Amino acid sequence: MKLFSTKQIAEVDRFTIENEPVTDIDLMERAAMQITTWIDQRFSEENKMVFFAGPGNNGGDALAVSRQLAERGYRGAVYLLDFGKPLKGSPAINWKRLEEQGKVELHRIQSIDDFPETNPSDILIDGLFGSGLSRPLEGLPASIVRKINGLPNKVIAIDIPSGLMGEDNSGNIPENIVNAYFTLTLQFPKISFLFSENERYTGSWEVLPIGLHPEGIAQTPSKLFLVDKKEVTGMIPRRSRFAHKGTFGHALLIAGSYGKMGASVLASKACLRAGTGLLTSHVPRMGYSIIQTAVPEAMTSVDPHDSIFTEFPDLSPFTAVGIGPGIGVKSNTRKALHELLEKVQVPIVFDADALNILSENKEWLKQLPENSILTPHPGEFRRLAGESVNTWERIQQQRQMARELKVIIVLKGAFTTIAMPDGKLFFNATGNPGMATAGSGDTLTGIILGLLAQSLPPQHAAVVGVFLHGLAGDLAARKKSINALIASDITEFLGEAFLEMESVSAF
Ligand SMILES: NC(=O)C1=CN([C@@H]2O[C@H](COP(=O)(O)OP(=O)(O)OC[C@H]3O[C@@H](n4cnc5c(N)ncnc54)[C@H](OP(=O)(O)O)[C@@H]3O)[C@@H](O)[C@H]2O)[C@@H](O)CC1
Ligand SMILES: Nc1ncnc2c1ncn2[C@@H]1O[C@H](COP(=O)(O)OP(=O)(O)O)[C@@H](O)[C@H]1O
Ligand SMILES: [K+]
Repeated sequence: MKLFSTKQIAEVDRFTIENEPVTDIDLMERAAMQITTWIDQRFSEENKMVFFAGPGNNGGDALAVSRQLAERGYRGAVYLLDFGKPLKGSPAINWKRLEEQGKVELHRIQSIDDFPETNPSDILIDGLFGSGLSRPLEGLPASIVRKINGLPNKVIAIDIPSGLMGEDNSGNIPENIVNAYFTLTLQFPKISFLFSENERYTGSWEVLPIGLHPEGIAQTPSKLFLVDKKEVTGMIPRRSRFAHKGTFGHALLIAGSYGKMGASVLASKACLRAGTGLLTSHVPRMGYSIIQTAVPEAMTSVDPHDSIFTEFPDLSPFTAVGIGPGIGVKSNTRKALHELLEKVQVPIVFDADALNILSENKEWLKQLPENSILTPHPGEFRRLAGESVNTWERIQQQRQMARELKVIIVLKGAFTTIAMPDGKLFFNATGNPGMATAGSGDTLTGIILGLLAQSLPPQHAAVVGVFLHGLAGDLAARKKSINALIASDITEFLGEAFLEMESVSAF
């Protein structure tokens, strides 16, 4: 699914109005009805609804919702931000409709002294500013926002918490942004909602469809996407009835060292569960019996060194290589990694210590084979790409690096972002905080490697791998709880994740 900037959303709004066709006021009524229904399903008439309406269409939405809720028996009060200019267009029509209805108290805020007294049980609805915000809030609107944030009441934001920009908030004023309990956003998630630092403003959020025109959506270009299940399903290869294990490739995993053999075990199991035909796990000598016992399905290649990786096997049998979890950064390991960089001809995924070694030898980055997959967490990414002030800036760094090096960068987090060499960026929404646990990154490396080995194009392997990893984590959390989730659970539930994708041929 495409993600749009707030400017682009306004274009799709306009396209819908012209081509559906639907009048501006009817589209607003439709949006408002979605919000009204959502609120009515979760609250009762005992809660008074207190609306803060701004001068634009976001305020117009608030006015329409207040009227619709009043029709359903809710008590309501509207506080209109009044800069001394008359309302125009649909907001003006909605103000008039409220006056005619006569069920909602109507007030104006011309100075902060007009800010209302509220009861803690009142629900505050924030319709001050939405996607038309053009600069950080200051003056009267900022004072209203600070007052709202100082109250104990639940705040529901319409479309966007007022004061928050849809994309880049680098120059914004944090205390002048509404801290919502819940945000009801129209048709598309806004890009800034996907950044961890903005959760304090959005609270939980939900997308409410308002029927924007599919053609308008299709013809508005975007390089940003939210990974969706249907697309992922189409990327998972179906297995022929006549398949044999040679059909699904042979993965080489280089992981583990003394004290970190768990990384090898976790990644190996995940790789096998992702469907590789064959797996060879390359481990230091001391790891031999560990891996043979823990993962009998894997073949083992034994390093001449007792406790670290120093030499990789003949690469000719392998269809994909994964390297990094738990290998450490000792000098022999660094040398072997560099040699691998020069020799490898098949798709490859770099994780953890492999990335740390690359960070210390940045000139090697230019040698990365085209379409290599790098899977840093934010700390590893910082070491690779340098500091950034916020997520927006970090994803610009990520996109630029992916373009320059012609590689795929999977930046892990709550909404993992996947940057492609052509500038596209995918946000993944599966996964949960239970996955913030030791070794869950190792399972992701294993899954991506398993998919690469089966000849999924690297861009697909990255997207499918990240989506399935998160989905398996979500399914595991339902059975095991978010708190008790451990990395092996993710692998254990990978099968259920595949089943949910309904992609394996039931021939
Ligand atoms: N279009 C549609 O069909 C649909 C739209 N919908 C709804 O409309 C919302 C977008 O509406 P919108 O474009 O009118 O913008 P909105 O956020 O209300 O504010 C703009 C006003 O604020 C002003 N302003 C801006 N920044 C400011 C600041 N820092 N401080 C002070 N003033 C500031 C700005 O003035 P200016 O920048 O010109 O000075 C202008 O007057 C969207 O979020 C959704 O809720 C839905 O109903 C579905 C259909
Ligand atoms: N709050 C969260 N929501 C969704 N996914 C998460 C969350 N926290 C962590 N994850 C996922 O868990 C994995 C953690 O990887 P990583 O930090 O490398 O862990 P480790 O180094 O312990 O293996 C990543 O895939 C990340 O996207
Ligand atoms: K708002």
